[in-house]
Amino acid sequence: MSAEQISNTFQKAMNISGSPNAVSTSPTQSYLSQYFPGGNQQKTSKALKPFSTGDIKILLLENVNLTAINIFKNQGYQVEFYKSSLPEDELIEKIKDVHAIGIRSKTKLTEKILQHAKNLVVIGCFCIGTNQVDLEYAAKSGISVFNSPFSNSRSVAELVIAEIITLARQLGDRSIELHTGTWNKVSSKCWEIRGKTLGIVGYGHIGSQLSVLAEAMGMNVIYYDVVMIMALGNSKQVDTLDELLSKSDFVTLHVPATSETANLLSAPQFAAMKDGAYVINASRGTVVDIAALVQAMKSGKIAGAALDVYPNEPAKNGENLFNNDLNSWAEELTSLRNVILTPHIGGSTEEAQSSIGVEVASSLTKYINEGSSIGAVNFPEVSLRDLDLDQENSVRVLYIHQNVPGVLKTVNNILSNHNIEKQFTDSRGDVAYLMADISQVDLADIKSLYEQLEQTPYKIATRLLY
Ligand SMILES: NC(=O)C1=CN([C@@H]2O[C@H](COP(=O)(O)OP(=O)(O)OC[C@H]3O[C@@H](n4cnc5c(N)ncnc54)[C@H](O)[C@@H]3O)[C@@H](O)[C@H]2O)C=CC1
Ligand SMILES: O=C(O)CCC(=O)C(=O)O
Repeated sequence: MSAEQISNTFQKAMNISGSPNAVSTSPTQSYLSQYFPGGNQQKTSKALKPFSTGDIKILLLENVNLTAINIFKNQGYQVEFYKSSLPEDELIEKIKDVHAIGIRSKTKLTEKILQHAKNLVVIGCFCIGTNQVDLEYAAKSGISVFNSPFSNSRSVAELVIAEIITLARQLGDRSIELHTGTWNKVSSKCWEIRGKTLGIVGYGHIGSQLSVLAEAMGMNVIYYDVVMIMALGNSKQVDTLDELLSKSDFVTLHVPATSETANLLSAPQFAAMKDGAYVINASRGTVVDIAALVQAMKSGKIAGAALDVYPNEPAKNGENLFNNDLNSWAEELTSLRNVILTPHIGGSTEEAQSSIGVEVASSLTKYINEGSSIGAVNFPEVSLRDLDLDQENSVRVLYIHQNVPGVLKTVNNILSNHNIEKQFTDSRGDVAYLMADISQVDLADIKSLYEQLEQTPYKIATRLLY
């Protein structure tokens, strides 16, 4: 897909005009204009460049979409791209000198790996989940992390709708049978989904989108969430997980991987479900105790399951990778009837991936070039309005520090020989982030400013853009 086609797709999706004279205040419109030259909006702000211009190196793993590669290349960054994730030792070597890394769900960025990332400024998760990154360690090291909070939500919701019907009609089994020559025309224990109850655990972006689709198919929807959330359509929030389990014909999970959601469905929860109910998990592999699910299916309590995610997943595509060496119950699970197993493809559609590519690459570029951390998942969210084109002797100071008293006094003392045009600071936990635009700065001053800021106590990282 060309940049122009993607731009058009976005304009359609956002319902904005692509005509040459159109005026839009949509952020999507403005970032598209910035990254795809020839767009319809004049950019009048000054383009900022990182302190060491032209040296930005980006490592992209796990087949991150071409839309992202194009955005980075248009910026002049050096891009190294891999289709799969990398083994730990290779990743440690590669991460040593890059400024940004783009991953999806497979690459684990642990403290051990991040310790080697001496130049890393920003991590882009080209997906929703961020549990694969040690977010706290990253923040304490001055590395901000961005994700794509909803670009693949619809794709997951549509997959789940397909799975509900597939399970209710035992389509997986019928298809496997016919592929091996067996004609098995049966209606016993095959159901319509109309009038059945769907229980959604986690009513966020995906859960709520699914709710609307399921009601359109004639299902009754109930949901359980740890926070009160407005019900869409005729759906109803229930007070406890047990209530949801006891009332649902289909239970589907859309919660993040946290310590609270680990084994959220295990033997007691399967026992609390209706006889012959179905289980769907497209959230994270840790959320369902799969060994317990296998037992519940063997006993006939659970009539079918669709799983897209697993506690351990192969790092790359290939044959014979899903086996007992990876997960001890793999062979028992694959031998069961009416079990749909997919290789973590909930968000794997052309639409979702190209949209995620634009969204996350844009966040990373904005953070690298302008310092804006709006949308970061582990970091104080700070931004300043653009510098004007005529502000020639201005420098943008980006200063990440430990959140302790007295730091601003020290920093402003260092900046005090210049005019502070604007300044904004915020903190999140132990980490604080200050952005300031200062004017009347000679090029010769930049190095000295940088060195003084670097020498301050409580400093985590300093960048100067000009
Ligand atoms: N299979 C795939 O390819 C994909 C999987 N995912 C997974 O789906 C998860 C959910 O995605 P979104 O809907 O976008 O997240 P979201 O953050 O919009 O919604 C999650 C909801 O779960 C609720 N929640 C958290 N802990 C809970 C608990 N213990 N019990 C009940 N509710 C709880 C939250 O309050 C929130 O409303 C992601 O965290 C990700 O792990 C996301 C995209 C693709
Ligand atoms: O598509 C991927 O690689 C991961 C999708 C996912 O699980 C997410 O967005 O959290």
